Amino acid sequence: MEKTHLKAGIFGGTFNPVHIGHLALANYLCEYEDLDEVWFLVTPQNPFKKDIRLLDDRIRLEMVKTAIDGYPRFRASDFEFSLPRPSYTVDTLRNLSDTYPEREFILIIGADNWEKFSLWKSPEEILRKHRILVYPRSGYSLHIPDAMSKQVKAVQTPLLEISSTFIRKSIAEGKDIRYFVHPAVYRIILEKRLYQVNNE
Ligand SMILES: Nc1ncnc2c1ncn2[C@@H]1O[C@H](COP(=O)(O)OP(=O)(O)OP(=O)(O)O)[C@@H](O)[C@H]1O
Ligand SMILES: O=C(O)c1ccc[n+]([C@@H]2O[C@H](COP(=O)([O-])O)[C@@H](O)[C@H]2O)c1
Repeated sequence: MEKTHLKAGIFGGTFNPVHIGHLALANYLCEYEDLDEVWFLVTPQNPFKKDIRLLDDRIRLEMVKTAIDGYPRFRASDFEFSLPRPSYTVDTLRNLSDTYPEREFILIIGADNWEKFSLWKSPEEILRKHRILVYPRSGYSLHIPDAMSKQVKAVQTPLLEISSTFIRKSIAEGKDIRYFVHPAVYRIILEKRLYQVNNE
């Protein structure tokens, strides 16, 4: 009998901090795109953002963990913490597939990242081995070449255009952003006095 793999969506990001745009997107994909799980993979260092000063990995992970608590199909993952930096997705996917052979890992990326996908490390290997779901972001076109249409699917997710950059900037300006993040994340931001100074 053929083995059925669990379909796990990989949603990588710096999540500095995780916000309701991320959560609503992952929630939508679980419910409407037939994913069994979505893994929030907290990235220690995006290869395209090497110079950016980030909040500690553990605190970003803690915020993701607390935000997703209670929705059984979400997982917070520190898998990239023990891999070399910067975090190349092709290496992460290779390691994930070796470690969890019972899962099919499906990459979830936004149209912003899709535009630059050809510049990622070994994009052809990712395309050969994994399906990709690309969701729209405002200001970015979402074109899937015909030759990729078997592996790559454009999904029509609702757009909630909030960014972590906007949240960090707003906090540094003394604005109240409580409804842009999960209440538990808001509590951590207050308790630890995060993002009081905007380092971008
Ligand atoms: N509002 C949103 N809705 C859906 N996806 C989003 C949203 N904001 C970011 N993403 C996507 O989530 C992934 C991880 O995002 P990331 O942690 O970089 O968040 P961000 O808000 O874009 O952060 P920053 O402003 O710090 O660059 C990226 O692939 C990005 O496209
Ligand atoms: O592998 C690459 O070459 C590569 C280049 C740019 C971004 N990524 C990954 O894309 C994900 C989204 O990044 P970000 O910064 O937009 O949240 C994150 O997991 C990054 O590690 C990966």
